[in-house]
Amino acid sequence: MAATLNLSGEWALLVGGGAVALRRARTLRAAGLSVRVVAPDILAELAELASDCRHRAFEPHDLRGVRLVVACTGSAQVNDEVIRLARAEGLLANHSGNAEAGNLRFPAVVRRGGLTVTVTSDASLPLLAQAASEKILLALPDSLPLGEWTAQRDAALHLAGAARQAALAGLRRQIRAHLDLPLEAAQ
Ligand SMILES: C[C@@]1(CC(=O)O)c2cc3[nH]c(cc4nc(cc5[nH]c(cc(n2)[C@H]1CCC(=O)O)[C@@](C)(CC(=O)O)[C@@H]5CCC(=O)O)C(CC(=O)O)=C4CCC(=O)O)c(CCC(=O)O)c3CC(=O)O
Ligand SMILES: NC(=O)C1=CN([C@@H]2O[C@H](COP(=O)(O)OP(=O)(O)OC[C@H]3O[C@@H](n4cnc5c(N)ncnc54)[C@H](O)[C@@H]3O)[C@@H](O)[C@H]2O)C=CC1
Repeated sequence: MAATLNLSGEWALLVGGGAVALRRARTLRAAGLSVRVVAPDILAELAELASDCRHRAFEPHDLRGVRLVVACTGSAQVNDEVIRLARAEGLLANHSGNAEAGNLRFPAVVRRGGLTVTVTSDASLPLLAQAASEKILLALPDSLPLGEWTAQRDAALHLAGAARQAALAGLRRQIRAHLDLPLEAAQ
């Protein structure tokens, strides 16, 4: 299921301190989470992003107080065990080496001007997801009059009944025309 999570203010645990952990730390920090890292070797850049660094192997009590866990060590056995414990605690859990083991996956993400494009290949080909997200961004117009459109939407939502429907239909037509789409959505 694709969804957007609001976990701002929560803690995340990264088990592993390499390149994948660094990528996840950036994503999690940008979403407002505090990050705890546990690993014998932690990249310096990652340590800077973390609020709590534990320079040793994972121990089960590292899970205390966190809402989300990423298992991204170089050891499949350690990752499996972290995910098993995290899921038993009802936490959101991402297994970097075996998507099926966790209950959370990370898509490819690109952002521009108020839009976030996320693409998943359902974990089958991350490089395709990454390339497709860039392609979708390129297919969008350079500038979108977002302020104008949201103002029109706000005005429409203050109307009732047929007037509201007509105002929203007009806005829908404008947006679709701006994106070079046919005026009616394909079924
Ligand atoms: C399930 C998922 C993870 C999740 O949810 O955690 C996953 C899983 C795995 N990735 C693997 C490999 C690589 N992944 C990348 C890159 C990215 N991987 C990303 C997402 C996801 N990767 C999720 C599914 C997304 C979807 O649905 O399509 C991107 C899009 C977003 C991000 O990671 O932020 C990011 C773009 C980077 C960017 O934007 O910069 C590269 C290239 C590189 O590193 O440069 C390689 C090496 C090349 C190759 O092997 O393809 C392996 C094998 C590991 C092993 O060898 O053991 C697994 C394990 C498996 O396949 O199960
Ligand atoms: N999801 C994705 O996009 C990708 C996932 N992967 C997966 O992620 C894993 C990690 O990849 P990298 O970051 O490149 O690996 P890496 O080798 O750079 O880092 C491994 C980290 O695990 C730590 N570690 C080892 N044993 C540990 C333990 N018992 N407890 C805590 N930490 C421990 C090490 O200290 C090191 O910091 C890979 O093994 C692979 O399965 C790899 C590439 C992309």
